[in-house]
Amino acid sequence: TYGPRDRYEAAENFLRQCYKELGREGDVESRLKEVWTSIGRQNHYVHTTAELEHGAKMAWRNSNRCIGRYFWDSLHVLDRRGIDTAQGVYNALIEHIDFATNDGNIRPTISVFPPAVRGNQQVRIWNHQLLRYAGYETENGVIGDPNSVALTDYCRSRGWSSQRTDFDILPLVIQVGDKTPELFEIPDDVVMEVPLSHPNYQWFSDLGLQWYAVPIISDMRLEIGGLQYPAAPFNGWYMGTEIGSRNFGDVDRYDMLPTVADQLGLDTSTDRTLWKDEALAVLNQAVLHSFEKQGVRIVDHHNAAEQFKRFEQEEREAGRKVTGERSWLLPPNASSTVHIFENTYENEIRTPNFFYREDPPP
Ligand code: HEM
Ligand SMILES: N/C(=N/c1cccc(CO[C@@H]2CCNC2)c1)c1cccs1
Repeated sequence: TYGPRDRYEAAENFLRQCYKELGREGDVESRLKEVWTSIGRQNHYVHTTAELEHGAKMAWRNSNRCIGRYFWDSLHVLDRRGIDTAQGVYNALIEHIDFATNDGNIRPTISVFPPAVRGNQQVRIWNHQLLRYAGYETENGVIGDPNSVALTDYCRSRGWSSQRTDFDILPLVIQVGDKTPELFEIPDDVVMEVPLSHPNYQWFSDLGLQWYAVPIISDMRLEIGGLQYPAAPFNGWYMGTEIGSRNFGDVDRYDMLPTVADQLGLDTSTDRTLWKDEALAVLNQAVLHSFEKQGVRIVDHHNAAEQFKRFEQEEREAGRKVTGERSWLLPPNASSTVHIFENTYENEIRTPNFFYREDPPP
């Protein structure tokens, strides 16, 4: 926790950099006096709209694990600091999903709910992502997404019922203060999903695979200038490998490689035939083809790496060191085919930034 002096220091560091980047250095001294007084009185201060918006963009720019940072300055910031009821948060989250989806022309967006203030009730969203599929443990294995089994069990313990398919969208679980979390279904008409097909293999669509269009991370904490925002869901668009290689390729997720390899007629008796590598490529081709066919924005890992290279150049031109976590920046397959493979990056953690929240889900 922060005492007044180091909270002021965090605020001062942020405000000086923020106002400099916004070309408003003339305003910063008077702003710092206000903030000093506020922290002296209440050990807290309130961000202006401009500070919140630029702070959120800086947090994205400082996200060392993110390959998508080239677009950091185009983030849409929805200021939801006036909302502190579960129903109000639900309404704002539906607006976020709709605004961000934008009929497939996805808009990178963040909704910022009230900051953590001692003595105030905190808003907390228990979902990892606003849109995610449920997971059901059965004696014959898992139906749906194994990563969602814990939250699905919790929702079922709260009376949530579902069709128990591989693709049931979970309800939103919203907690205010220490009250019992409230569950809210997401209306079908705001959830855009993409059925997967392959340009060359007609059998691929018979696998019945689909994925939601917009990834919206809702379990990270946004820190700006010493203030914590425990509920600040943010979305971009997908990089194809996230769905093709990880969500469908991982053994402890949808584990589709053996099925795809069998349909391709590959020899899966030994890894040496590289059947996994071949099946991964086909899965990734299907994801990119299907999203593009439906007009939903997505980036392939080669193009994403090219954009990241431009981000590196722009940051150097801005006089800022590029920080990154190489193992996360590298795509999970074909990574030696992107420039990141030849580079190393300093993993210095700067703020503003996004952090994992400490508290465990229910
Ligand atoms: C615009 C398109 C974007 C793309 C293609 C993209 C791509 C990615 C990818 C592939 C990862 C690694 C995820 C994983 O391996 O599970 C990642 C991580 C991350 N991205 Fe981005 N991103 C985008 C936008 C954003 C935005 C808008 C934000 C926040 C405002 C953001 C913040 C982050 C953070 C904080 C992480 C690390 C998450 C963790 O530590 O678990 N990204 N991004
Ligand atoms: N494309 C994306 N991918 C991710 C970005 C951040 C996190 C994640 C999921 O992270 C999980 C935890 C570790 N891997 C899976 C995915 C985005 C989501 C929200 C904005 S961009």
